[in-house]
Amino acid sequence: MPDAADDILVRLAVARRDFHLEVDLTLPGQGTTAVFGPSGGGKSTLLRAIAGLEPDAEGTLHVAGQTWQDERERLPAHQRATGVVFQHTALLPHLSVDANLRYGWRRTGSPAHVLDAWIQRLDLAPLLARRPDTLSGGERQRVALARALVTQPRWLLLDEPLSALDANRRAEILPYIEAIRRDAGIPVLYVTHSVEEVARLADHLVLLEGGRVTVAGPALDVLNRSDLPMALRDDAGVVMEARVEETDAHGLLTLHTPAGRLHAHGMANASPHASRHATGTRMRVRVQARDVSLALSRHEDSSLLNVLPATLVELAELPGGQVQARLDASGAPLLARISHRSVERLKLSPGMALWAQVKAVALLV
Ligand SMILES: Nc1ncnc2c1ncn2[C@@H]1O[C@H](COP(=O)(O)OP(=O)(O)OP(=O)(O)O)[C@@H](O)[C@H]1O
Repeated sequence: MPDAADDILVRLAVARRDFHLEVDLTLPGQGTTAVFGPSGGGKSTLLRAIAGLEPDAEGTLHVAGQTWQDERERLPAHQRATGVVFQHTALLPHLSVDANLRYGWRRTGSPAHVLDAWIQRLDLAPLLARRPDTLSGGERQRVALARALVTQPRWLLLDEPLSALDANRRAEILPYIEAIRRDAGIPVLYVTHSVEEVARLADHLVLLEGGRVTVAGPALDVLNRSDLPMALRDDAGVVMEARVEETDAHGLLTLHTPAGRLHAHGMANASPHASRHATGTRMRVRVQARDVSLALSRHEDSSLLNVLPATLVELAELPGGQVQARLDASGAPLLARISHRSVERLKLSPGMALWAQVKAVALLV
């Protein structure tokens, strides 16, 4: 747990004609805090208020032992040591990648090794001479991330940095964001509407709806709660910490998880960060409820590689004739989404011992 002295205090309000943001949060001064919630909930407004980009924001903001805002003073955006990356971050179009990076870096006076380190970590060396309009969307975002980081910010603020990218590009850039989370040594605020990104990146999670925080806490605890609207979404699931035990020649990973041993397929990824599948690597694995089926006995004659013993805890009716089964798999929570007919056919009831089955190809890590 972070030292309380590092904590970030965010007590901010923004009043617009049709929308009021009112947030009172104490956030850990390290790791990634994801801000998640429905469209229009105020996620971007909160990030902008923190960055000093909402002129009407009132309240108090204490970051890394500094007061950025209180009733007496309000630092302008350029005096708040933030690195900000938006969905569409504007790079200076007439400058090369190298000159774009040096532009902000020079003004903050941060040392040359910081610039070099981020160029290397984000694999930007081959792009340095290029102009922004010749870059792909993913490359542009990598440059935007580096440009924010070379200024040595005290807080990295990312506003849906991947949402303009297609799934392949997102998969390519996510390992870089994981590396930033690991190596930057500063807190990251990550605004997103993607459960996938929250599951992969967040240490802490804030749910924001209608301008109010509905839940805040450790990411895995919040993600695995069954009483939140997230648990009813089509992509509901659980997230587990996992460790790679081995990888076979076909890219099938064996993962050690609290629910038992799981096999999963590593996403084809040509980036140098493919080493995230190396033996011993820790990662999160997300098991979606719709990828889990239930059986009364263990089938040895099926293609299913993942068969976990589990106890049925609860059955919840969902709209559309589906049922969500909450399971306990060796102490770890698991969800299965099945049809009502299956509940009747298998005569499922809480307390039953079952086998939870998950296709390995459904688990992309
Ligand atoms: N510049 C603005 N002027 C007036 N209203 C605004 C402005 N920007 C946002 N809003 C409104 O403030 C509310 C919160 O918007 P905000 O962009 O913070 O939500 P969000 O949670 O980030 O949504 P999304 O996920 O769609 O990006 C919305 O009702 C939005 O229409």
